[in-house]
Amino acid sequence: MALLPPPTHSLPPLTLTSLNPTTSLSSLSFLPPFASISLPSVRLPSHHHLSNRSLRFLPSASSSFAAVAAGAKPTVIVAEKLGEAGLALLREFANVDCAYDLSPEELCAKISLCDALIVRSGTKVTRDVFEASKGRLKVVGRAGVGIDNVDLLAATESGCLVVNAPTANTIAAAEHAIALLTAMSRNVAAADASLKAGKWQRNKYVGVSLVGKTLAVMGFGKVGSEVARRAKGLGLHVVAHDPYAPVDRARAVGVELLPFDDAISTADFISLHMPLTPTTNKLFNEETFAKVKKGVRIVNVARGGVIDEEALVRALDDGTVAQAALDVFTEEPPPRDSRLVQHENVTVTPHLGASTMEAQEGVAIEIAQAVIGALKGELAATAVNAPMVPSEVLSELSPYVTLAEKLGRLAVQLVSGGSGIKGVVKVVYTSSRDPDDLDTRLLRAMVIKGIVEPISSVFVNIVNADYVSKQRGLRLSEERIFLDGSPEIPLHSIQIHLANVEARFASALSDAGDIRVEGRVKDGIPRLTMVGSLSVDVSLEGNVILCRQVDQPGMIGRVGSILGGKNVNVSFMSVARNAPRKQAIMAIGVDEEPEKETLQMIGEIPAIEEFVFLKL
Ligand SMILES: NC(=O)C1=CN([C@@H]2O[C@H](COP(=O)(O)OP(=O)(O)OC[C@H]3O[C@@H](n4cnc5c(N)ncnc54)[C@H](O)[C@@H]3O)[C@@H](O)[C@H]2O)C=CC1
Ligand SMILES: O=C(O)C(=O)COP(=O)(O)O
Repeated sequence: MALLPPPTHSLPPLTLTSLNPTTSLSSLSFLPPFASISLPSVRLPSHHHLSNRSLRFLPSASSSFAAVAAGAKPTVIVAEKLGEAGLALLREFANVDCAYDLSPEELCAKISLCDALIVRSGTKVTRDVFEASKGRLKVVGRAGVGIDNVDLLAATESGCLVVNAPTANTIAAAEHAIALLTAMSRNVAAADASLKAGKWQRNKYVGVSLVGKTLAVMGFGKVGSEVARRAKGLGLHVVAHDPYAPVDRARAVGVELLPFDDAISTADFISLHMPLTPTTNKLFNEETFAKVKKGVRIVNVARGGVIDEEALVRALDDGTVAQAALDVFTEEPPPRDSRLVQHENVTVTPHLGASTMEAQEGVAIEIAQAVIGALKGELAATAVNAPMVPSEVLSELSPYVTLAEKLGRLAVQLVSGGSGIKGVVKVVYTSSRDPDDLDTRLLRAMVIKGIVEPISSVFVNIVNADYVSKQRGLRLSEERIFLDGSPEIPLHSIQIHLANVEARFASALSDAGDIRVEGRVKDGIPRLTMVGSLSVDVSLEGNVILCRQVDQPGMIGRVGSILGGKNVNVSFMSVARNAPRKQAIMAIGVDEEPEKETLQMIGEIPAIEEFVFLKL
């Protein structure tokens, strides 16, 4: 019999820094055996030209964020027992309120006073919780894997980031599945209870052997694959079913991936390791039990809801299922008189899969780091309801993130009536990169943020950008134009086109009749490079005045002296014209917002045909 190889890594887990720095997050699903990897949250690089605001994906303008920025501590509620090391990290950064065993009402009553909430599987974070938080709750940290106890849609709608700790308890859960598998097959729990009750029942507790039998691992993810490795070491023949698992990963472990029916009908043992989702809810039911090998033994360390528990009781009663070992239940804790829990062929534990000293320390650190990072506005690598953007992508796209938001803000302010945009927003990226090497999700989110925030009270971040745009009927289309050039630079330009809108500044219309603005990053600084069909060149910092004028000597001086006279500092000025002494566009960057009369004085200069003041 093959022996289980010794662990190649000891806990606490490896961190990303010990991997090749170019390792992408997706490649981390192919981990070496026994490696347990905790990903630190992604720290965004600080660039001198970037305002902090532009890099923060959480609503920086909210009062508590202002408090964080001003050095005041945010408040974190820890609603379930968390390892000391994690609590210590949290306390360095936040006021930590360990409020265990809150009723749903008590949680709702407290939640509007906190910025983050940390839970395990025992707390239901419902829509009521998000509504009661009145927008203050910015992060929910799930100190573990399964996020089926968090209403993700409600979180996303309220712009609240949900992060989990997906790796630190993998080994613990896999070990518990093996513990249940072996304990069940040798009747350990029942024999123990019998002996303690003064009996000596050697004939009653004859078990079944594992060696040479077939185990079907249902869900070949992190836990499932670790279970498979260990089971092979026990001499089991292991097959797996997982519609999304790469064949290579299964092959690397020496496991055959099978269709669902084939896996369950050939197995002597079935171990469940898929998440609870609408698709997996009661996946094991009357119909599926009818297809299993008679006398199969089932282990569930995933989620109780994956099994129709009443159907399982019937299958146990009629011998279809010989034994079950369950760590998880549809309702936790299950009712005292649960027939399933009380069944003599069932071994139970009270959701202990993740409960080892080592896993709990690891999970606590992993979630504390993710929550702290998220509260600082960093994009957590373990975000559940936001796209995971690898750190190297974030770092190179950061000036373009600012550019995308500012172009969005400019574009929407060019629409007359201040009513926003009803039609399609087209974002055109010009790049020499292969589309697969240019992740624009972040840029799209920032364009939406730029477009929506100036005309609403909604805070937009990467979590809720797509949701908000959908809600507002904003249709965003993205187009990429390939430009021959160096793929070293991720993007040459970003253009925003707004079709079917009236412009407050007619010169912003392109020949096609769309409002069009274009920007580029030059020397790391986002700049406005085109308005309508005229080229300009002004840094996208502070605010911008755009004037269309008849090109003639002295215009720059006249506008400059009006602004100077009113103590408005000009940061940049650029003039673009089609031909000398014809129409020209002057773009003026100003640090302060000029007063109304100052703008009026500019508008009254006879050569100025139209002008607009745009806040960035
Ligand atoms: N009892 C406990 O204390 C613990 C329970 N868990 C639970 O174990 C489960 C697995 O956790 P991980 O392996 O970390 O997650 P994972 O995300 O790494 O793996 C889940 C796998 O299930 C697969 N899957 C999804 N739908 C499926 C379907 N319909 N049929 C078959 N496979 C499907 C996915 O493709 C994925 O490969 C989760 O539900 C988690 O909550 C995890 C840790 C501790
Ligand atoms: O991580 C998971 O999915 C678990 O089920 C562990 O749950 P727990 O944190 O122990 O309540």
